[in-house]
Amino acid sequence: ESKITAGQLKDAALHIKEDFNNKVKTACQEQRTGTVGFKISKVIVVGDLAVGKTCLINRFCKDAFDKNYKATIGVDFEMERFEVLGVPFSLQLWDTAGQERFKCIASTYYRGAQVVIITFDVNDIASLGHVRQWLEDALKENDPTAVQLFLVGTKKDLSSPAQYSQIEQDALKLAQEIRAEYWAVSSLTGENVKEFFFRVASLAFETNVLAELEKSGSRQIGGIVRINSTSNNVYASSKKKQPNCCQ
Ligand SMILES: Nc1nc2c(ncn2[C@@H]2O[C@H](COP(=O)(O)OP(=O)(O)OP(=O)(O)O)[C@@H](O)[C@H]2O)c(=O)[nH]1
Ligand SMILES: [Mg+2]
Repeated sequence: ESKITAGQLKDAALHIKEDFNNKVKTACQEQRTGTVGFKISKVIVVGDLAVGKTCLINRFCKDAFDKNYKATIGVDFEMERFEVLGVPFSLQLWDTAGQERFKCIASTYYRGAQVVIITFDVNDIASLGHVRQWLEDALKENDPTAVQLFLVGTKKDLSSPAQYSQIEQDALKLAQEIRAEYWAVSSLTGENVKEFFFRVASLAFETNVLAELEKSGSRQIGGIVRINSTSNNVYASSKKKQPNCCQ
């Protein structure tokens, strides 16, 4: 289980937001997060074959790295439990196959994703070129306005700073166009892997809390109604005082 506090999000928030939404922080402090703590958010990881989707998930979930390539057949998934601002939160990480012949099976698992992570290899410009196709396939099965998008460049350890900064330009431009948050990682060294998944968990959590607050409107949700022995005689008969509308 990974614990995420407000300070930690700040470290990982390289791109868009600096810290958790104030409404969300307050709701967590006041334990008004409704059912968020009991829900599991679905995350799908897509991208070309052998770009490193499985390695990325394994580095985060198992802190392991395998240099041998074993193609994912269809899909795999891992559950990861977090605690965000003191509230339990779970991600279900779906690792899909990049190989063309498994795409058909894999795509049947795209539905219901809250987060879509599109991966490419920073050493392979062609894999970046295929990102839009992966996006289109993933969004066919989901509500495009509701999905949170990440563009992730993998195998950063294999590129020189000069090579990397060249592809980074294109990646950042594309990320902006498709409205994705961009990250570059290495599953071999572990660079940015934990930070990236903390970011995913935090943003998914935040979105869910905000949705929950919106849904409930002014209604108090998740607030605790305390019953203790002095507040009332809970064992006394409730029949004594029948409401009488005529008096
Ligand atoms: N140097 C380096 N190699 C990596 C990294 N990530 C993955 N690899 C290697 O790239 C190959 C493919 O990695 P996978 O994670 O299996 O790729 P995948 O995207 O899951 O492939 P499919 O399941 O076929 O779609 C393996 O040989 C990995 O060891 C990385 O960060 N650095
Ligand atoms: Mg795989």
